[in-house]
Amino acid sequence: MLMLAPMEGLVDDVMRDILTRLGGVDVCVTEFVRVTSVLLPARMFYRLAPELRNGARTRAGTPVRVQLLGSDPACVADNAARAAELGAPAVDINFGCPAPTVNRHRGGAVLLKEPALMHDIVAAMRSAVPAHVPVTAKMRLGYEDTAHTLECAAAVADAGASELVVHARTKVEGYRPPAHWEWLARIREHVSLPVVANGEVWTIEDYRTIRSVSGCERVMIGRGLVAAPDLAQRIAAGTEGDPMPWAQLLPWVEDFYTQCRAKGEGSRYPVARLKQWLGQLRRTYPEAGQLFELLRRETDEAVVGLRLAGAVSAAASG
Ligand SMILES: Cc1cc2nc3c(=O)[nH]c(=O)nc-3n(C[C@H](O)[C@H](O)[C@H](O)COP(=O)(O)O)c2cc1C
Repeated sequence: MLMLAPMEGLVDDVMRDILTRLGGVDVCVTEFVRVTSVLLPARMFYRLAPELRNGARTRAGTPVRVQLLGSDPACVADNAARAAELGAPAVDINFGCPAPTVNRHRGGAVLLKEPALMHDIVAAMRSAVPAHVPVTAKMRLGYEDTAHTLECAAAVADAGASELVVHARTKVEGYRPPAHWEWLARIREHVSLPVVANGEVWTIEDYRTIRSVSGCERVMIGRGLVAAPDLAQRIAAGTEGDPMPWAQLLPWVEDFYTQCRAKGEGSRYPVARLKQWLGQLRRTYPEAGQLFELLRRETDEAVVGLRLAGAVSAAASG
């Protein structure tokens, strides 16, 4: 099973639509819905998970789980119940976000210092959400170090979670390579629930290695899929070989831009999103870097659209 990672500000419904239509993704998770002290109105869930209006599936039919971030067990539980009511096929809790503002409010990775609270949050979610809807969690190895890693994983498991995604790094390690895949095996051996391996999978080779090192059947990929959008499809097809050619990918980039424009969030928004994705695609495609340079100073939504269309037809004609 291959999961597309939740990534705030990067993997929204448009990116999920594109990546799941390209194929090979079995499950998506939304960006986190921040829970503080109130039961959020439905519109807050629909904003981050518009797929809830479509049976909680992307256009390609891939299920979309809703992720929550918060620290008050009763409040997280109420909002988890609401997410389930709105059709979320599973509700996930974020124990990994390193953002200082989030951590200051006792959310995300800072909770890895409080395994008993992690347990209470998951247990409260489990009792609030109907039995047929899985409650899942996503954690890092720890905050500063790995002293409590196994304790945290056990807390989540004992509270009744159905699955645990582990991003194999501590909070203080941020996103710096390497990820410690060997830790995933230790966690998997320590708890009885399925563990999903996550962190630093960029290629088919990485995918194979993380599975063999961790012993995990399930893998979650974030930046690697954004940078090489057909990676999941190639993994699913079991084919060797290079990423899809740039000329083949470009129409998808244009589709992405068109969908971002249609969101009606102002003219700067689609331009910023396009540049953001091109920035990630540079890792795989030098052509993305060239297009990024061409658009770098451009802020006009329509002009960017025309330049992009020009690049698509130039690439198509070889
Ligand atoms: C820009 C960005 C935003 C992220 N937002 C979230 C989030 O909302 N919830 C979450 O659980 N993890 C979030 N993460 C962590 C990813 O889900 C994932 O664990 C991490 O990127 C490691 O996987 P990767 O190496 O495959 O990218 C985010 C990561 C990045 C880079």
